[in-house]
Amino acid sequence: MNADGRTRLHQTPEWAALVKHREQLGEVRLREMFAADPGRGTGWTLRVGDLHVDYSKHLVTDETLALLQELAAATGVSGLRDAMFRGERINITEDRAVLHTALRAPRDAVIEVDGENVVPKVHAVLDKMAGFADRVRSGEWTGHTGRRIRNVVNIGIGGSDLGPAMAYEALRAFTDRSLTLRFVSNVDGADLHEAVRDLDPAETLFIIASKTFTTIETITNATSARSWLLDGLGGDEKAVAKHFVALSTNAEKVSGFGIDTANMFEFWDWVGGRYSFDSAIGLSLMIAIGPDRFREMLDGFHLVDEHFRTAPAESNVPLLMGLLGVWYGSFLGAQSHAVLPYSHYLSKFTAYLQQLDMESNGKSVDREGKPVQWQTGPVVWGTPGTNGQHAYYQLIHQGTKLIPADFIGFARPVDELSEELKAQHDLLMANFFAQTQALAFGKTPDEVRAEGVPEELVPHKTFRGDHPTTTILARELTPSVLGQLVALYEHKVFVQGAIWNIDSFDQWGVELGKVLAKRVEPALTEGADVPGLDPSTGALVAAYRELRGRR
Ligand SMILES: O=P(O)(O)OC[C@H]1O[C@](O)(CO)[C@@H](O)[C@@H]1O
Repeated sequence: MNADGRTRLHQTPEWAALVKHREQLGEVRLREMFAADPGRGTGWTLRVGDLHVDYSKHLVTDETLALLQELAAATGVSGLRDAMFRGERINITEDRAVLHTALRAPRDAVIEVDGENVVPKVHAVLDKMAGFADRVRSGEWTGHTGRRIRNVVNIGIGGSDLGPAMAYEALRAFTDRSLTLRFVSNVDGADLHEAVRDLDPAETLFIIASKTFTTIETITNATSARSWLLDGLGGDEKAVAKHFVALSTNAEKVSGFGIDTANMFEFWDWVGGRYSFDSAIGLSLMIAIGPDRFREMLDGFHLVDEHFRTAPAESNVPLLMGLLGVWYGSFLGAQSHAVLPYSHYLSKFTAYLQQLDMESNGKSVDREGKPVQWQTGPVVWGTPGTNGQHAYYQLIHQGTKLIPADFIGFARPVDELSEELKAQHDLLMANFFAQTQALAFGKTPDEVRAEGVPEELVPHKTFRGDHPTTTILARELTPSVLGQLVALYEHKVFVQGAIWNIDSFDQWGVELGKVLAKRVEPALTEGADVPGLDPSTGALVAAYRELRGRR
């Protein structure tokens, strides 16, 4: 019990029941569970939209799931969810509503923030984006010299980069192949250099994406991009208006930078950075895939929003995925969670989820500001599956760590592949299924012996199994399916934050480094004294100056 009379999470009877259940359950053997319930493979699956979700290979029983559902009920997950959808200020430390779900609501929906229906504003910006995207795609929008735009460079970082960059890769097969899209995020000058070195400034549009328009990496890169453009076009400042647009909530800073606010696409403080690529932040993506495909993606998001909002607890997929993560992290000691897409197009999906999940749930005080006494968000990691198989899967199969994993795969390759390349898809997916099978059921010592393996090698060739996985399978990776997948993970993260009683929508943990970087920079450039610099960092700064040829 807190001083304020609230029972804390780890003191609730529902938590205690799970701790006890964990002890009583002992070792969970998936082979035994499937033997006892052969229907598990077909019965333990759910459907949301186009996503077929199999959770049969998890280290849980019916009782585990029931107890987890009781924990969700006791911690008020559905109440917080409804408050989010209603536009209440559930981001308590920033006193903001959390309404990314309004970004994909249909035109006739009504969602109020402080008594104002925000849906018309959302659609007005989407319409403005669509008008602009069409003009760029058709060639009607030209650069300063009258040439058609052929290159689009998005400059942004974190949520203003990862979402559109990931979705552009994911939906490449739906993009206008005559346009080149690049994404610049790193303040390392090499990033911008490599992005523009083969581009013609007369044909290049820069999209400066920053919610706050104060992020130092983005503003620095945007300033350098402006110099590159003006150098290439003879220095006429008027060129900026035709080659720079901004995506932001901060009109004042945008115009202070020199971008006409007529060329600004707005969003609002109730859209978190890592939840923003379906807002104006998606403009580069919309230019690449066109407004209609973008709308299909938003409809995919909305479909899962509605599922999360209305589906009963037992068949609510984001709720279930969130609960399974709580089980592994808080009760079985898992520290990380792998997301392994078997699709080259999803090569940036896990990197995108890292921000979504780790910036949201990487917290160690609860909503009341008290230190948590339970594990919160996992380390999220992974790369496309077959590549991972030849790198780190060894550790998942035979290492000492418990690593729950999500396997994401598709039944059909994209249409534009040649017949020969399409035929490779079955091999890709054979690996997909084989891995989850091997992870779950392993290979017993007797099975190894039966292959004639010498006794001394048997332990080395034995696979314990019982590595839990969720399999998410869809027909093909379309804009709608991508929207569904992202919304699924957004709400999974929400569920976990709600149970752990943390604010999943702030990110104070990134502030300190930003402040210190500003303080340290003059020491690197001018050798200025940094008040309070610790001895270790001070010595490193001195070594840097020497190596850089500055004394
Ligand atoms: O869009 P902005 O304001 O430039 O911020 C970029 C990113 O920086 C952060 O604030 C911190 O990394 C993220 O939450 C955000 O997505």
